[in-house]
Amino acid sequence: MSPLTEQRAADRLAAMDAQDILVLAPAGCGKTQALAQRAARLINDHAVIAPRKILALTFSNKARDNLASRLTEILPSAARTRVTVTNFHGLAGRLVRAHGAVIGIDPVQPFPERGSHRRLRAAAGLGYRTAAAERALTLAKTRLQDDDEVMAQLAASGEDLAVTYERILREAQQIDYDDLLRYGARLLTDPRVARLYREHFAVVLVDEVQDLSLLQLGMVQAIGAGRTTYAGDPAQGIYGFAGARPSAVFDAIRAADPTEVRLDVSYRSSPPVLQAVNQLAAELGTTPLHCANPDNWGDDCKVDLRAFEDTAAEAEALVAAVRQDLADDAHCTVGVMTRSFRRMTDIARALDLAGLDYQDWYQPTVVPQIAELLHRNLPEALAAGSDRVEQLAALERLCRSQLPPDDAPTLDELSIACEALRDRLTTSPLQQTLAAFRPHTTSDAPVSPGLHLLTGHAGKGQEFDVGYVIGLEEGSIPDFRSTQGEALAEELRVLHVMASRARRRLVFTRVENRWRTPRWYAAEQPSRWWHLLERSV
Ligand SMILES: Nc1ncnc2c1ncn2[C@@H]1O[C@H](COP(=O)(O)OP(=O)(O)OP(=O)(O)O)[C@@H](O)[C@H]1O
Repeated sequence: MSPLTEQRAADRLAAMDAQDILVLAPAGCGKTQALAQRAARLINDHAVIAPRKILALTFSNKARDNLASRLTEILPSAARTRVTVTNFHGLAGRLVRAHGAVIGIDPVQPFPERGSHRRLRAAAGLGYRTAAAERALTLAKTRLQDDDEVMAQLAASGEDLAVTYERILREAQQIDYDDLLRYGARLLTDPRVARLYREHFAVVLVDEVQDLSLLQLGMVQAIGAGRTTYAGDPAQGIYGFAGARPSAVFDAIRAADPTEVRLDVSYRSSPPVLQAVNQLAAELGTTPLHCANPDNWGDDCKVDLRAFEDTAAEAEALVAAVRQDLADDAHCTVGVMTRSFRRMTDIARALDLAGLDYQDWYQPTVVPQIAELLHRNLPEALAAGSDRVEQLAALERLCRSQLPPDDAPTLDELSIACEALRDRLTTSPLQQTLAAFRPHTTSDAPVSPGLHLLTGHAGKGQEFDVGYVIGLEEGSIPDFRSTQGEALAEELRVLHVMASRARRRLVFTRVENRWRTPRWYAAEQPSRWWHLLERSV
């Protein structure tokens, strides 16, 4: 089928009947927007009998919030709250709670909790340099296998740490996020369960399909085959390490002969930013982007590359630059992005010393609903326990009992908040720790005005007026563990994702030297992609 390539493709997409549609577009060309517009159009034209008949699926919590916020802008409020917007873990949680018994899974078993997983992983010896074991776990758990088959595959892999982790996990009677997805996907292979969901949802919308595993795609197809709109960009596939299979996923979608819609102008970024993004796109072998409204951007739009003596000098300059950004426009959104959070340490410290407020996307955040729940239950929890650990356990128990058991995303937010409280309990009592928590902005607004610190992976689908991409040194970008083959190609895509978050201005930094340990100060090589970017300035 020939792709629709004209400018108004997005409008045509919104109006199409229920059918499989594949929207392909580079960063910032309006894929998420197009999905939200399609949902609005289906509701307004009564093409679906009720908003709840639309299932909008995304990859991460932030991607879910992003799509929810677009729906908020477009849909009348009554309809917006009834469109089912969830991520794959949310969908799997719902399936397990409702139908787990069908495949012999305990539907009331505890949902995955980040905090306890971190401890179980550490107990098994999984950590920073155990990529092969992680890979074995991902491979075993992103297939339609039961628990015995997973264990057998792990044993056959020869990765002892993976086997140990799995054993410890099961002894603790826990499941992890990959298990939850696997259970959800297995449930949808049951014709009775699949039929229920197919009848419940008339249309499925999926964002960021390049990050899907084949298991996740199978879930989508079980529910929405023949009436799914997929949106994605192969050049932004950065979750290969977590089981995503972009080319296999796109092949499988195309096998169903969807109508292809291509969007090729950027509504997000200024011409100078696009020039830098296009340098990376050329290296990736993808088509260059054009700016939708090149004359609408002011003279302050530009790209800078800056090299510093060391990370302290870099942090000092960054603090000054961000201060200026926020002084120029108090409503501006500033994203400081790194490949890994370790590279952000000096910057976070300098911001703290300078008293500059920021949202650290690495730190668990407390969404308003969870903050309210915790505060409401605090007096009872304080009375229930004799020390802070017991009090926190009581608090978590009380809050959990007041949330719907199948609301996996909110239960997850609660786990994140409780884990953050647990981390800080050694330094202050529970009530003081909770009082010091900065509430997150509403979950409908993933990026609020001000400064944000995040990794490229967390930045997926988001945008900032000003973007700083920090750490263009070999070893940081690309990461020292990913220097060849597909892993290296994925590193370039991560850089491309970070650069393409910026709207008006974009700054890349690198340092000449870095403290590798408290005593080892060593020279750094510029990232292999630094010179490429220099050409765009
Ligand atoms: N047709 C349009 N007219 C004006 N602005 C638009 C249009 N489509 C999208 N936008 C704006 O452009 C920006 C990028 O859109 P969107 O996030 O939907 O792109 P995307 O293709 O999903 O990006 P990414 O691949 O990075 O997730 C947003 O600020 C959005 O509001």
